[in-house]
Amino acid sequence: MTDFPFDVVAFDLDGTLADTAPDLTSALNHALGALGRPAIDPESVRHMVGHGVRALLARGLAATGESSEALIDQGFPIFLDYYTSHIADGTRAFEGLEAALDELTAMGVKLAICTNKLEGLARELVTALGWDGRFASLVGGDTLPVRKPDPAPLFEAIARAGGGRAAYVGDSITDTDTARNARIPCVAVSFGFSDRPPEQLGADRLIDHFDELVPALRALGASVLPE
Ligand SMILES: O=C(O)COP(=O)(O)O
Ligand SMILES: [Mg+2]
Repeated sequence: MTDFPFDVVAFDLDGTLADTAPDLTSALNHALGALGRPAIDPESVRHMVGHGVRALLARGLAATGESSEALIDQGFPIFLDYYTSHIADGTRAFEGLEAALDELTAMGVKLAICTNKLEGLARELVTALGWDGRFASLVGGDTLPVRKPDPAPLFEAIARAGGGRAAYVGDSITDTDTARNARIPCVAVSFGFSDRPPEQLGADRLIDHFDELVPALRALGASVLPE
């Protein structure tokens, strides 16, 4: 192990590792259409992601009329069916991500995913993006009885990746709240799906590009883990 300050770096998925908004938008609009609702523009959908499929449907329904548990129940299988077969049509890793992950892996750092996406969907997406074998663990929104911002899924993702000194990288207030609840240092990306200005997420470090990730983690390690 090098002098890198973390053994495990855990990542949120939607809006952090990958720009999933195009396919989430298509699936949401497909479900809304089936329920007689108009489509929502992709830019608005970006700010509705991060709390799981049901929350996305609830927000989509509320933006186009009434939302109810019954309508969400109706839309849920329609969304899932469509999204499963279009999971990586327009979804792309954010620029610079692969190089940053390679650099971490070369230093012996284990990579983990902690997302509120359903675990099955997250695993399919990881495979579709060619990331099989890249991540030592993946914990989704339905892996445990609780989801982010409860710290348990993050602890679980870190433990399954081998444990040790950990940091979390995310794009939303759910992620920074999760890290705070877990008392784990947090880096936020400014290019994700946050529903508020990224400076207001309360992350320990904010990055605008994945080129900045490894230096930000080093600086963070030096500030929170003094010798
Ligand atoms: O809203 C979702 O489905 C998941 O979002 P996350 O990967 O940002 O946790
Ligand atoms: Mg996210």
